[in-house]
Amino acid sequence: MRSHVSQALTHDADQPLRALWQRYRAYRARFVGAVVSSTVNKVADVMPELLIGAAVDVVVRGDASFVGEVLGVESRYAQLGWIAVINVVVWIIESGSEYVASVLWRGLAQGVEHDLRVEAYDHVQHLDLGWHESRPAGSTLATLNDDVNQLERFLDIGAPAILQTVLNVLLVGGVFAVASGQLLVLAFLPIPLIVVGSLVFQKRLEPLYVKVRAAVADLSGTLSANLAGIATIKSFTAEDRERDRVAAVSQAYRDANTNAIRSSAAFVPLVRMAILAGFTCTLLLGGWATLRGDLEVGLYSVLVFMTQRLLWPLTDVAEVLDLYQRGRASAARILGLLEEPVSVKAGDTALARPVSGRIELRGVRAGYADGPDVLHGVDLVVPAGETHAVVGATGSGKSSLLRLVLRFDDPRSGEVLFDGQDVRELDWDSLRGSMGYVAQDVFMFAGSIADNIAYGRPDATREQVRAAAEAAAALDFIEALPDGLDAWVGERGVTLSGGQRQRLALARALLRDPAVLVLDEATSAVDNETEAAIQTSLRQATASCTALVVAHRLSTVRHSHRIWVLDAGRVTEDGTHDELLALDGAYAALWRVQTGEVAIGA
Ligand SMILES: Nc1ncnc2c1ncn2[C@@H]1O[C@H](COP(=O)(O)OP(=O)(O)OP(=O)(O)O)[C@@H](O)[C@H]1O
Repeated sequence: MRSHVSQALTHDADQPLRALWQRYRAYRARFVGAVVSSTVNKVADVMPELLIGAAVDVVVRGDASFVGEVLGVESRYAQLGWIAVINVVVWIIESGSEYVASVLWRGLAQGVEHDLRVEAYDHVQHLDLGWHESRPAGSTLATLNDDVNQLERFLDIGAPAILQTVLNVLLVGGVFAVASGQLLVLAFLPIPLIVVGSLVFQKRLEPLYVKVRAAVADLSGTLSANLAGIATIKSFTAEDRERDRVAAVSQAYRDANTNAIRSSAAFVPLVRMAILAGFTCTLLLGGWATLRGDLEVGLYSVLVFMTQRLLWPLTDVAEVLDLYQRGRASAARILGLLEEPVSVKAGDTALARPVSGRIELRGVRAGYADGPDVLHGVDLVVPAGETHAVVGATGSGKSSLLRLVLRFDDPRSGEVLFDGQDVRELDWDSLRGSMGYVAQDVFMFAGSIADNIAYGRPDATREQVRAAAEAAAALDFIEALPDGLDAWVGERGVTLSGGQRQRLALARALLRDPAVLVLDEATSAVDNETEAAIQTSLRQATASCTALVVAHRLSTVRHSHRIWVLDAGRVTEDGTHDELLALDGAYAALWRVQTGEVAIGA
């Protein structure tokens, strides 16, 4: 069993970034490395200002200069030479640490981005089918894509910027503290204002960014649904209507962003006013103190530069705050996704091999979400090796029944048994691994036809793939394609007809040589002649396995060992084709209609 599915929830909704910190312990060493190199970089970055002050000090005070005293060098030329050498060394350290810090921060951001995306995707693919059906795929895509990217941006740009700002305040504060206590207070006066302002803005911004992320998900969901339904849009000439609908969702996203930007942008002027106050204080009061002879000229010049260095970067606080809030909202969404519970979890019992393939439903009641029951106490047995069919009117619950056999859903009551074991106790390999399933909507992956057929058995030989294609009556059309088995399907590949896709899906299921074949309208889209060919092959293929077949076309299933007739979620008749005709019930009526239609059409 996969660990994170069952792991206890650690996410504190209010602290998504802290939750990430706890989740990704493996990155802590790299984080510490990044912090250390950023710190070295910041120290080296502040040094040139101090050196400028020292140089001014040398020129103004000569022998009594700070550098002269510390180094014990008398000549002003030599003192300036030393300052230049130190400056070069500092510059080299600054550049080197900048490089290391940037590589480490980016590596950290990319690493977390990658791990989080893969982990979230893996979790998503284990979530119940019902969960996927209840929300637009585009919204999940937005979280896996946009939200993960947003978080990466915060880790790459926002986190180092926060660290730089804090270090800046500490280092410059240290210099001021040594130079002049009074100026320290004055230059730092704006900082509490900025901190309080930041907190207020953060509170205001948080809900705004939650709205932005929700709007992105909405937009993504609408776009992907529309692209999937493009043929329907065109056929109903609904392009204008859909453009307006997308425009409305996009406008909602724009509005959400505008609100957030308006609030975060209002922060910048506030910070600037505070900065102006601090800078003016240092400029005037420091200058007066220097004129009075209370402050060295060199130190005064250092303090003026330092005030600039301290305060101007604070204008970026708004941007950093913005990144931080966006990052938090995204992290919350990703963690929320990771914490979606999986209710259909694999059991840990493995079936003894070879699996015989007996299927039994006992008193099965089932339905979707909070909706009414769609199956009302179904009892059904498919002995190992037999082929059984489920027929009935549309909406009678046939596909829902197959979903329970594959355990896409669990019944509300009753049980589904496979080889005598409750399917809830079986591991996926024993249950789904024993089944070859052809769904109503056939899905083809981007890849060659051979890749698609071999999807459930990637190690199959070329010959096995050909044999499966032949058994599914697909080989003729495949060989007629320019590249045959190597023809590309899926995105930007050859477009297959519905019947061709169904045959590939059938070949894919047969290649697994499953103990049970589960076919949901697997041949509904092929013509009668092809269907007859498939039936002949299928009879051979199912001679050695169990098969559960759903079909509307009764000719498809007339040779089944047993046919189960479903009516509004209940089994109303069952027996062989001949028995059911003799019973003269719903099946017989349906048969007459269908054979009559054939007679009319002929
Ligand atoms: N994913 C789902 N979520 C909610 N309700 C569903 C879902 N799938 C099916 N249903 C409902 O369950 C009932 C049975 O549907 P089901 O697809 O099992 O019928 P069916 O006999 O296979 O129909 P058809 O022959 O048209 O494929 C229907 O009322 C349908 O609306």
